[in-house]
Amino acid sequence: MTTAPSVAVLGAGSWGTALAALIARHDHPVVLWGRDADGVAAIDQRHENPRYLPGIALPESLRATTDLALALRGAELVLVVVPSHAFAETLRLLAPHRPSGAGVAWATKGFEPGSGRFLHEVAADILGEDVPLAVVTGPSFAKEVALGLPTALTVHSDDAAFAQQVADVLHGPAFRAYTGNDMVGAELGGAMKNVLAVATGVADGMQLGLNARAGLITRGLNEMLRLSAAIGAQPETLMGLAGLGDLVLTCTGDLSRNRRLGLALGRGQSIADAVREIGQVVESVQTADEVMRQAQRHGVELPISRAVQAVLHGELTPADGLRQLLGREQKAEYPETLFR
Ligand SMILES: NC(=O)C1=CN([C@@H]2O[C@H](COP(=O)(O)OP(=O)(O)OC[C@H]3O[C@@H](n4cnc5c(N)ncnc54)[C@H](OP(=O)(O)O)[C@@H]3O)[C@@H](O)[C@H]2O)C=CC1
Ligand SMILES: O=C(CO)COP(=O)(O)O
Repeated sequence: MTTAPSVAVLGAGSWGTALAALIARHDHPVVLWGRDADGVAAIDQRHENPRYLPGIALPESLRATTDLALALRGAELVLVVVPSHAFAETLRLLAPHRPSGAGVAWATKGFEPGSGRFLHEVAADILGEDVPLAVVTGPSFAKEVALGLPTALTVHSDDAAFAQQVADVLHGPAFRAYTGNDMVGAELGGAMKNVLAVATGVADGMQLGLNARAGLITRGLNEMLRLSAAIGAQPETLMGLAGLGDLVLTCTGDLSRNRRLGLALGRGQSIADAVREIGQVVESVQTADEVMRQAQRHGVELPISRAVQAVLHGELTPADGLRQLLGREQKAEYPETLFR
């Protein structure tokens, strides 16, 4: 009989806490590491994360600590769930304490800010090529996972055995974990949907109607497919949970922080006020620049993502961004072949 692997989850925000709780409910030994002593104490002793998941009961078996070495002691699997701006820093902290043999997965969405590197490139650079790596992504609001509501996501890795190990830990009665081998496509989908969610949020904030929302989601998917084809990802990944699935969730669900940023901008609020009110990480603010950096590198035009970037930088008002998109030339829906 195999024993349940011990898991260290790094990052005690909404998603790290929800995933650690899920894993604990599946009877795996799990320790959650966070940097905020009060938040960690509340999780460890009161079984609640009052700042990020208020009012949701966490399993009593879930342990939390601010001591990274302690969290990683004996871990057979590490799951990193910090925002993308803290990803490299967290990997550098974890590297000296990682038990040999423990693979590293992450549920962070975005690129390395500034360099635009994919997170698997950052991880391989810091941890070395021999450490098994995996990305966990898909349509999954932390609050719903913490409440035990049904969810499906996907785990992509170049190492099929490691993808399976991560999926086995996550998979359970109300949680379906699929596997795949396309880390680039999985990371691209998770990053781009955050930018596209701002666009649909802006449209909804301006009360442009349901047709506009559906048009933006579909043309947003087209942007994902075109950039992923240029980068060499598998189109199926973008048509699946990591792409379309997460795009639909984030563009339509008001639990999305990126959509809520767009809604606020569309209603005329400033970015600074909106981000302050949301009070949690809003990845699109940095990811829009990195998506456009990738697009330029690969010579791909992404009008919706570019408009979001311009609005986030205050170069265009939401109304001007919309006018620019509507004023584009008429053309074929698929001028180039993507699927053959
Ligand atoms: N929430 C969700 O539904 C989902 C989120 N994700 C992704 O997961 C990632 C994490 O997001 P999420 O948990 O939602 O974010 P939250 O805003 O809920 O929490 C962020 C957490 O990261 C911590 N943190 C910030 N900077 C650092 C740092 N330098 N070192 C260590 N910890 C740090 C914060 O600590 P402190 O409180 O001390 O600032 C906090 O615990 C993002 O990339 C997001 O896109 C993916 C799927 C679903
Ligand atoms: O990634 C998410 C759902 O899959 C969460 O989206 P937000 O970061 O926009 O809240």
